[in-house]
Amino acid sequence: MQFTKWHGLGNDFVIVNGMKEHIADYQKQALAICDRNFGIGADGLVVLLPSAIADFKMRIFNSDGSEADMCGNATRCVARYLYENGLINKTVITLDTLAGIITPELVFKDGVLQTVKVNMGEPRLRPVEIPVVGSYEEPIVNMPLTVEGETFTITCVSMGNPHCVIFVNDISKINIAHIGPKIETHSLFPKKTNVEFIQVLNRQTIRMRVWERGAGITKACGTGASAALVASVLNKHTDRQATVKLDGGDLLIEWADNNHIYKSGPAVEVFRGEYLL
Ligand SMILES: N[C@@H](CCC[C@H](N)C(=O)O)C(=O)O
Repeated sequence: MQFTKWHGLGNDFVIVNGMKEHIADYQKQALAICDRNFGIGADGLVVLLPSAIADFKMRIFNSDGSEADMCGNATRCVARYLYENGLINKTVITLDTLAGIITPELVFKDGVLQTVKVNMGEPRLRPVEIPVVGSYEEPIVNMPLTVEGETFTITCVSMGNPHCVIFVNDISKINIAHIGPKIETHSLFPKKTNVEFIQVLNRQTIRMRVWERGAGITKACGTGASAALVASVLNKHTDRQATVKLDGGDLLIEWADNNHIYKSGPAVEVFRGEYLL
């Protein structure tokens, strides 16, 4: 199977052209391919397929084999992959995902790619859309959640996939590997959740570390950074545009007046290869 390895700020993916390559069981192969010792190694497997409603369909599988609705960093990589491999000859591309149509744009200056700016769609705040268990009517903003005797205040945002955003005073003091999976699998979240820890640096800058559903600690999460900005605005910590500083680098996130989230950042091809299925 021909593949290409990409990353967006160190959040890495194996991209496969599913119109050429046949994978019998995506979930099983994602688990094997993403394994960092016995496979290629990645946070996720991305499969590109035809779509009746957009330029292409993008399916994303986490490294544990589970299918995710969306992946913000992968959308930037996919846009550049499609363009540079001649699969599309326009710079604004529509992707059909389980979270709806997502629109990345390759932004060039003097013929040189500057950034990939993605229209991530509208954040969803209704508890039923996150989803969370219980009869909550209002958005969950700054709500206490006690896990293993420690009380966090959580803000829940869906960017098509679930996010639980937690503001902390000192991010270096959080043991993400320990507490992340406890919140990911907490009974409040019937479909599990991604977990973002945020330290506000100023009104235009936040620091974020993430525990991803189905993948664990990753260097960056695009939907997570988008959810973090929304949560920061809802909690009155930042303006509607801010830089999110992740372990792998920076994303610029804006919550525009049309209620859509725009996310700008890099997409990098690392290598190409052939994997023995
Ligand atoms: N890294 C991604 C999100 C990937 C999916 C996530 N783990 C989930 O299960 O929802 C991003 O950049 O958004």
